[in-house]
Amino acid sequence: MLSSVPQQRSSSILSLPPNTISKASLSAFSSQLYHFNRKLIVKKNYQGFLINCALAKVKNSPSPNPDILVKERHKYFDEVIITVRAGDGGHGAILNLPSQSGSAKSVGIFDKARTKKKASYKRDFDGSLILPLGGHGGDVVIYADESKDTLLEFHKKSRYNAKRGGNVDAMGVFSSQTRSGLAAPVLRIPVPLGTVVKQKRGKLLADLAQPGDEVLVAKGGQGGISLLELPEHRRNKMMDLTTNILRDDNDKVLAVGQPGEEVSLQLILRVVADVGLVGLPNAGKSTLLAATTLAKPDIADYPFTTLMPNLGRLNGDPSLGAGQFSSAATLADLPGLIEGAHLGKGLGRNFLRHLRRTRLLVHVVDAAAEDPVQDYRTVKEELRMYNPEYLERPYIVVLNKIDIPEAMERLPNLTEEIWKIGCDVMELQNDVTSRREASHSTSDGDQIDIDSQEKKVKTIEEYQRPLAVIGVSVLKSIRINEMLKEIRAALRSCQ
Ligand SMILES: Nc1nc2c(ncn2[C@@H]2O[C@H](COP(=O)(O)OP(=O)(O)OP(=O)(O)O)[C@@H](O)[C@H]2O)c(=O)[nH]1
Repeated sequence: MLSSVPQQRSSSILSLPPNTISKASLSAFSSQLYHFNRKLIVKKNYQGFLINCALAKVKNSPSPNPDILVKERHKYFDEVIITVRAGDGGHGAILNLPSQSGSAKSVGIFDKARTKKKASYKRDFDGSLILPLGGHGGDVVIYADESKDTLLEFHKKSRYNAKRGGNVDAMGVFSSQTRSGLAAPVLRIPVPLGTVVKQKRGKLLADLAQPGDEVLVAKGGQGGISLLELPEHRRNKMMDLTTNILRDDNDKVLAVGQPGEEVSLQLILRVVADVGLVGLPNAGKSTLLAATTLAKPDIADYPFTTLMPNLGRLNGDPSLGAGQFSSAATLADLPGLIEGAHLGKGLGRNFLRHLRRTRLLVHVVDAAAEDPVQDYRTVKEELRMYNPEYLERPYIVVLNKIDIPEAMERLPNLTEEIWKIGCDVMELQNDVTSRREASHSTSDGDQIDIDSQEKKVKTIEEYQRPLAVIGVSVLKSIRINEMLKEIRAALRSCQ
């Protein structure tokens, strides 16, 4: 009976009389549905079981082969191409002077009235009549908005059009009441802080790193101008007074509003965060973020739950409204690195660049893993291969999951071993200074040699040691406050 349920349409509810199914068959069926990426919701009511096969979406189960994940669609969540089009200018109008309407052909009192009307027209400094213009088309501006975290919405909607300017609203007769067309509003598109805006395969337009940063990406079209249409015999006389006279039919094109600019843009998000959490998949980075901030990242016991950097703010408080964003520090949980991430394996490479704008790195290591020290080395090595500058950044090491007895037992040894990897900053500086001194006493040729020696690839042992190594359990809230204290202290030291 149960096997027929998958053929039910979405949102179908199946009622079964009591005692027709066992708990075991339900759980087997539920796991079957999981493979269909659907969740089974079972409620028991007085008539029996109510099975709601409402096709609630569940988290995609991961592929066991990390290589396959290289082709994950989500990999490009932080990069998107959009097309924006500014609004066209509104049209001007071809206007007649009131005398052309034929209503006042007589002389005397009407002529006087006409003369009065003429005098009330607005004129430019050179005496020519100011005729109404079509409204300016809406510009398109992209701006950094603190409340935005991802570029995902641009994957759903990739085309943005600003409104066109209003036309000159005139019934063919020019009067002092004739108004210009309304300018269209600027289309403002919010993006997360840290978004780089580039022309598609073109130059960099802006790096929107600070709140309030903005860039005009497409200019709205100019509104068309209005022209006066006059009979031949009046034209020459009027042309001495104003330039806005229709000379021949070719001039009519001037009344048409200009088209707005259309551009294709590449938006690239580089997370701006004070602290970057790095570590192998499953180390507990998302759990740490959830335990210390108000962020609600996806957490599961399979790798690559995190498909995009999650941001959390220390001291964040939703009740503070916009104030929640002005917290002491922002933490970014970056998707797990794996060996070969710098070559594009796993989800790594795309995310490694997000570390660029962090001040402090927090290495999260699963202390209950088979070889935590090797895991730590792998991550350091990946960082070094991608950008050695990342290893020069201050960092602390969090040995996580010490609620597991095995991890707790190993903690002292692990801490010691982690401390051993790297050297003191003083040692490093002395080394560089002594090399520089040596270079002064030698010829230019030697100088080049020593410079290249300095540039020679350093091993991870040659970079500085962590500022702190601390054992915690972010899941069971063991020593979280101590860890936060270390993070804050480290942040202060690298302000
Ligand atoms: N026992 C124990 N389990 C933990 C602890 N912290 C995290 N976990 C578990 O470890 C698993 C992975 O945690 P995540 O926070 O998703 O790990 P992650 O490093 O963000 O993983 P990716 O998203 O793959 O990068 C989950 O099942 C967590 O419940 C801890 O302190 N103790």
